[in-house]
Formats: sequence, structure tokens, C-alpha cells
Amino acid sequence: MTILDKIIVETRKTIAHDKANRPESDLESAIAGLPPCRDFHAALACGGLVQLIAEVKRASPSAGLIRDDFNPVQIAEQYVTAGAACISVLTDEPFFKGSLDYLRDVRRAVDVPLLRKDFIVDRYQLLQAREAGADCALLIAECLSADELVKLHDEAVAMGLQTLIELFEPSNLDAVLATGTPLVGINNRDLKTFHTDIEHTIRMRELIPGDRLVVGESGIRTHDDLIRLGKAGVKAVLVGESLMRKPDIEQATRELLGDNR
Ligand SMILES: O=P(O)(O)OC[C@@H](O)[C@@H](O)c1c[nH]c2ccccc12
Repeated sequence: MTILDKIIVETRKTIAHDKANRPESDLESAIAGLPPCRDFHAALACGGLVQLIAEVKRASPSAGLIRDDFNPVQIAEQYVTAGAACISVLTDEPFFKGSLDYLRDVRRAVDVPLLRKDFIVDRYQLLQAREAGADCALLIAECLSADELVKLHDEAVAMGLQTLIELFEPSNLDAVLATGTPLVGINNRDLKTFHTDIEHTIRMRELIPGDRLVVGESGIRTHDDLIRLGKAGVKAVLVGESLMRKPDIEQATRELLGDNR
């Protein structure tokens, strides 16, 4: 069993537990009265050379605990002050020490579009995302069949959410493109081995039609990395660990972006 398989097993347990506490119909009514989502795609499509989705990430299976003094609201505020276009909030609890409450708290504190970063396999999680204030939901091609990808993408859109669909395996590209999502993420981390290589995004970029906005994800550390990806046609980057490890997150975010504003 790979780590990804283990995460999905736990995720399904969490969903069953959450559904028992709060029925789907309850979430449906809760989202009915919400204002429309912010435009995640537009925030990345405009402005400078490469836009930043900065991630609130407390821990990960590969890195363990990334940061001791963890205050999601303060971190998100620092990201935004330093120029992040969007914020990603990890909500998986067992493996990433995240929480839907972090997403809620960040929603109250900042005005930029937010991504729910989790292992989404069920419509219920999309409802939770929308209710907690997300504007976009991550879908991972390695966790879902081609049919499930289409179904969850359509369900997300019906709720007013956008989707960022991520893949690592080149063989999943057709399934991702077939959903019609305008936002395609290339994960540089092989979730089976945790190894990251930013060349992976650069190679995969060439295979993706120009009408999709490509997000380079994982293992991005420096301004040079960002520039290299930008030159290869990558419009946005998703960065967590390298920023979360720095004592001064705001300063680190400025350094990553450089004069790329
Ligand atoms: O912390 P990094 O290496 O900067 O990576 C951020 C983000 O790409 C990573 O957290 C991620 C990408 N896809 C995921 C899917 C699930 C959990 C986590 C992820």
C-alpha cells in the first residue's frame, strides 16, 4: 500500500464520520445562502510573470512537523501582505495536521481566493469546502478515475467552486484535460516516493494546450526556480514548505517573488 492509498483509506473514514455528524442536506442549505466565490483563476491569470499560491501547511508525511509556532491566520496575512495572489489551506488532519477550521479562520482574515487542499474523493468534501469559504477545490488525478474526475469537477462547478486539477503521472493528462478545467496543476512530487523535481513541470508544460493555466506545484524554493518555471510558460506556482520553514514568512515570500510583480 502506498502512502496515497493509506491517505485515501483514512479520508474515507473521516468522510463517513463527518457525514454522521452533519448530513449532506444540512451543508446544502448552508451553502445556498452564501455569496458567490472569488475568482481563483482570474487572480492567477492577471498581473506579473508568475503568480503565487502560498500554502498554509503545518506538517506533511514527507517532512513531519514543518513549523512549531503555527498560526494559520497570521501566516495567511503575511503571505497576502507580501504579494501572494491566492492562499492554499491544507485541511487533511491525519497526515498534514490541517483543519477545515483553518480554512474558515483564514477566510475571515484575508480577501484573496482560497483553495481547499485535501484528498477529495466525495462530493461531501466539496460542500464542506464551499461552506468553509473556499473558492477552489483541489482534485488529484492519481486519486480518482477519469469518470470521478469529471463528476467531481462538474459538482464543484455547480456549487460555484472552481477546481485545480493536479497530476503527476503523464498518463493522467488526458483525463484531466477532458474535465474542461481551466486550471491544471503539475505536481513535482511523486506522491509514491516524495521525491520532487521541478523539471517535471517544465517537461509536462509542453504537453498542455495553451488555453489551460498551468500551476507548478511542490519543491519550489527560490526566486530562480520561479523564473525558470515562468520562462517555460508556467503561470503560477504553489509553494508551502520552503516558505513555512523560514522564521520570517513575509520576508521569505517577498524574496521568492522578487521584483516579479
Ligand atoms: O510544500 P511544497 O513542496 O512547496 O508543496 C506545496 C504543495 O504543492 C504540496 O503541499 C501538495 C501538492 N499537491 C498535494 C496534494 C496533497 C497534499 C499536498 C500537496
